[in-house]
Formats: sequence, C-alpha cells, structure tokens
Amino acid sequence: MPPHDLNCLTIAELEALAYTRMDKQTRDYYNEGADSGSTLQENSSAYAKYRIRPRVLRDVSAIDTSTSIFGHKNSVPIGVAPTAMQRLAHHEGEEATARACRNMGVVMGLSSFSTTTLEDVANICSDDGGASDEKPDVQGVPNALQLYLFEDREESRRLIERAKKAGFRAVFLTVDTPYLGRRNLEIRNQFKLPPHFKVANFAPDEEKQDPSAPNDDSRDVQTPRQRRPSIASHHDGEKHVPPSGPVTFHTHAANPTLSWDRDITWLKGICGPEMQVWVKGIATGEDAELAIRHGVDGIVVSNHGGRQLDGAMATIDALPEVIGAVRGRIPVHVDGGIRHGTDVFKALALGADFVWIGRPVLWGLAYKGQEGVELCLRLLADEFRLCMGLAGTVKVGDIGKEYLVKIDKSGFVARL
Ligand SMILES: Cc1cc2nc3c(=O)[nH]c(=O)nc-3n(C[C@H](O)[C@H](O)[C@H](O)COP(=O)(O)O)c2cc1C
Ligand SMILES: CC(C)CC(=O)C(=O)O
Repeated sequence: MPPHDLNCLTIAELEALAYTRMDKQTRDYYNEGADSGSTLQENSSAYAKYRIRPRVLRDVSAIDTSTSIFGHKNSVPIGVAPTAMQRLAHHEGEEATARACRNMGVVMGLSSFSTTTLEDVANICSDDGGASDEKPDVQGVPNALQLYLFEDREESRRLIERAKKAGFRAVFLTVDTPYLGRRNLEIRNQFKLPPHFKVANFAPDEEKQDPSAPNDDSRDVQTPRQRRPSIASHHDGEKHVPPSGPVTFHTHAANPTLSWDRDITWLKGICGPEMQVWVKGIATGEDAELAIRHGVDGIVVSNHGGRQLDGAMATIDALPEVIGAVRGRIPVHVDGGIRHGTDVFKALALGADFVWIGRPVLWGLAYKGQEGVELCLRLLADEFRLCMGLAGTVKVGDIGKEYLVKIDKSGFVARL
C-alpha cells in the first residue's frame, strides 16, 4: 500500500487542497451547483439520513471489493464520472485521469467535451496502452463515452463511430440537459475555455468550418451571426433555434428536442451490438420504466451533480424509487455527492450496482495530476473496504438493505 499523504486523508481535505490550486474561473465552474445550490448540497447531506446496521463475528479477514462492469473486473464499485474540460484543473487533464484509472483498475467515463481526444484516452486505458514502468502488469480498464446528442446528427454519429472504433464499451447519453442549468458564477465569470485548450473531440474541420468563423482555437468564440443566446439568457423563453457553427458546450450540449422514441431508437441503431446504451440523469420510476421499454442497457441515477435542476431530489433519495421500478431488469448506477466510502456502501445497500464520482476526481487532478486522482480513488477505495469489514461484509454482492436504516427528522429509525 502506498504511504499516506498526511496532508490529505479525506476527500474534504482534498477539496481544500485543490481550492488554492485552481484559478477562480475553474474553481467556480467545477464546484458550483445550479441556482441556490440546494440540490448540490443535499446530494451529500442526504447520505446522513441513512445509517449502517453493522453485523459482527463474521470473519472479515478477506474482503473483496471488486465488481464487474462491462465484462471487466473493476477493483471497487466506483467509476470516474464524465466531467468536461479537465485540462482546466491540470495541464495533463484527461490523460492524467486515464493513467490513474488504469493504475487503480477503475472504469473511466469520458465527457464528449473533454480536452483530450477519445482515442488518446482509450489508448491509455487499453490493455497494451500506457503501461507504466512501475506497474507493467496493470490491466486495461474499459471506457464509457458520455454523449450529448446534438441536433446535428452527423456530428454525433461521427463521434459514436469513433468511440466504437476506439473500443469504448458504452455510451452514456446525458438526459438531464434539455437546457443548461443556471449556474450564476459561471454566468458572472463569463466562463469560457481559454484559447490554448481545445474541446478536442470536435477539433475544427476545415470543410465544415463557416468561413466567417474567427480563426481562433477557443471553441467558445463565435461570430455574431452564429452566436446563440448568451449563458446568461440561453433559456429565457425564446423560440428554440438549432445551433449552427462551431461546437461549443454553451451552444451544443443542451438539446431540448431529445425524446424517447426518436432518439433512443436512433442511438441504439448507431451503437449496434458493440456499445451499450445507457441513460444518465434518470430520477424517477416512470422514466426508469420508459428506459427499459426503449431497450437501454443501464441507468445512471443522476442530477448532474446538482448543476441542472435546483430543487431536484438528492440522488440517494431518488434511488429507491428507481430501483423499485427497475426490479433488477437492468443495472442501476448512481452519482452525486459521494464523498466517503460509507456513502458508496449506503448506495449499494439501497440497491445501486455501482457509483460514479465527479468533483473529487477533479480536486485530485488539481492537487497533483495523476497522483492526485490516484489518491482520490485510493481514499474512497480504502474507506469502502474498511466500511465493508466493519459492517460485516466480505463481498460487494453481500451488501443489501438489511445493512441500512433511515432516520427521519424526529429521530425515528426505520428499517428498510
Ligand atoms: C465540472 C463538471 C463538469 C461536468 N461535465 C459533465 C459532462 O460533460 N457530461 C455529463 O454528463 N456530466 C457532467 N458532469 C456531471 C458528472 O458526470 C456527475 O454527474 C456529477 O459530477 C456527480 O456529482 P459529484 O460531482 O457530486 O460527484 C460534470 C460535473 C462537473 C462537476
Ligand atoms: C460540456 C458541459 C455542458 C459540461 C457539463 O455537463 C457541466 O458543466 O455540467
């Protein structure tokens, strides 16, 4: 086991260490939630309502934290959630995250809006790619591509075909962004990707490029004709106009036209048997049922880390309804607010098969690049292993709702 970083023994300490290492624009963009931030805050605090019922005298000397995802062994039931533009946190960005995931045996979700191409990330994560000198025996890890399905289908189709060719196992279609949430600091800072970074998967294509577009690396710069509503007003009740011009996240990520029948069917056709189709951003039993009826391979219960609909339920509170509706027919994962190994245990006890971690990975990246991401994953993995042992479980599959109670405001303790 690598020595502890005595400055950083918890995710809260990692957050504090990362704070001073990011410029204000990046820090605000990464850390904030939509509007008042109530859902952001509750995603974490809601975990306190659930308490663990530990069992004892069970010989917990051999604990196996591993689980399987996309046919691969993952060292823990934890993956790195897709988060955009990681070079803002550290100059090696997604490359550093990918190396860390590979070393730690953890699946990596890659944002469509990454600052590294999907091919470069897949190379690092693959069996023969990026073998580090100090760990020549590490196995490759699978990747999932997070997808914002653009109104320009050709652009999305090209991206999906590239992901398939690069060996991505799944597409995670983000479904909670018909509009971008109102993130006030982002608006106030007039956030945009600095010109020396690229949204790498959509590098300019000379033939498609509008000749009137500025010759600038920044994908957020647009001519007045192309300009879509500003971030401050991009959903102020105006008529929807499909985006044109260069792909930027402010113009292309949100897509209010997405719908079950047309889009999931299309996506499954393009992904074919090679890549699974998951939906990321489900929060209700009704939508979980629709997802199954439309043949998706899995669900991520998510509210986008509290960055979209402020006032939405904490994901850990939304999870039981989704689990109840799915009834084991497809895997259900959850993300949002997970900051402790015990949170991972609670999510699994409530029925999730796997969890994904967003901001803590960005904090690790900002703190120490690849080493910081490894630290982040190690902290959560170590805490989770300890929690399993102290709760009396030795296999991930053992973790069920008999290990949990829910405490309401009056202090009433209910078995689940
Ligand atoms: C800075 C940042 C960028 C994100 N970018 C994306 C993205 O490109 N696509 C996506 O589906 N979700 C994105 N997310 C949401 C994450 O995938 C995930 O749902 C969320 O971060 C989980 O919550 P947590 O940060 O509390 O762990 C982003 C989140 C953050 C914080
Ligand atoms: C490309 C962006 C829309 C990334 C994102 O999902 C976010 O900032 O929450």
